[in-house]
Amino acid sequence: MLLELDNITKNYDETTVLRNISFRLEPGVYGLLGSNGSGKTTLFRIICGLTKQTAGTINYNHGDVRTNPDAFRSVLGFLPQDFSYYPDFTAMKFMLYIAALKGINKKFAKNRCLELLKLVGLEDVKHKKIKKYSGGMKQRLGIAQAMINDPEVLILDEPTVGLDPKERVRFRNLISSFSENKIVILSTHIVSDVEYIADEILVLNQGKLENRGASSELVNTINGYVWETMVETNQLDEMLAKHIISNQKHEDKGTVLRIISKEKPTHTAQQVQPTLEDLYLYYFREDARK
Ligand SMILES: Nc1ncnc2c1ncn2[C@@H]1O[C@H](COP(=O)(O)OP(=O)(O)OP(=O)(O)O)[C@@H](O)[C@H]1O
Repeated sequence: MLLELDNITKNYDETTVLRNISFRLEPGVYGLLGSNGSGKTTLFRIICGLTKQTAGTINYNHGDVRTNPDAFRSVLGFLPQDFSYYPDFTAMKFMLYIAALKGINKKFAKNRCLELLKLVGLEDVKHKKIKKYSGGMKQRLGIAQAMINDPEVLILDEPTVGLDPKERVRFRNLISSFSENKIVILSTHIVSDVEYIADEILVLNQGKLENRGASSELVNTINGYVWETMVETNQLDEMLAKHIISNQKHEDKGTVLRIISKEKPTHTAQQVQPTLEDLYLYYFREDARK
């Protein structure tokens, strides 16, 4: 299994929202990390054939996906950001409906739907109407429907939006359990979602693929840029305006700031070990200041 993007570019009128995106993905879990508007949804929609790229090609197992879009669609699973469902349907009815849309044999479909609802932990509530589900339950149903055709490539656009911490953990375990021998790409702007489950992180910044690597490799690229320093209350505003601050902790003697800066921000600042959260702020500094 090999998904290759070669120089994917997307323009909307005069605006370029994706610029020469190229990467090769083999089976594994990939986290597409980017702030709002960085182009994650557009990239996913292009991979799924729902939006047309302005330039560039997508190959799956060395064949251009445009040559035989139906064949590629049959190995693709997608959870869109705005996953829509019929509120009065039960989960089981909805799954059977999706199976029918995908042309899955009726006899086979029932077992497949049951198996998936069990996998995402909705077996006991499969006959409950979706409008009565919590946000997390709906997201899990979204994941189940994306997997109905046992996809080789699974694309999840912001799958953890609206999930509480317990559901996030459950989601991570779910992804790990079915990611074997699949290409799973999930987008998020929540660092901790990808830190633990993604084999690799792709950083998308204003339509450009800024970096790619394992979490620890990426974090190493900002070694020496993260500092902790104590400042007095009257210095605080100036420091906040001047630097990217990833944390502040108020103590009796002043405020301890965690600062991301290539230069030592104060005489007394001490270098500390960077985290993926720091890296995110380093890339998306302008967004972080907003
Ligand atoms: N149909 C469209 N016409 C014009 N501009 C668009 C269209 N769709 C997206 N854009 C623009 O493309 C850019 C990337 O949007 P996209 O939704 O892909 O980003 P994103 O990273 O998924 O953001 P978010 O995290 O907020 O969902 C944005 O500036 C957006 O306004």
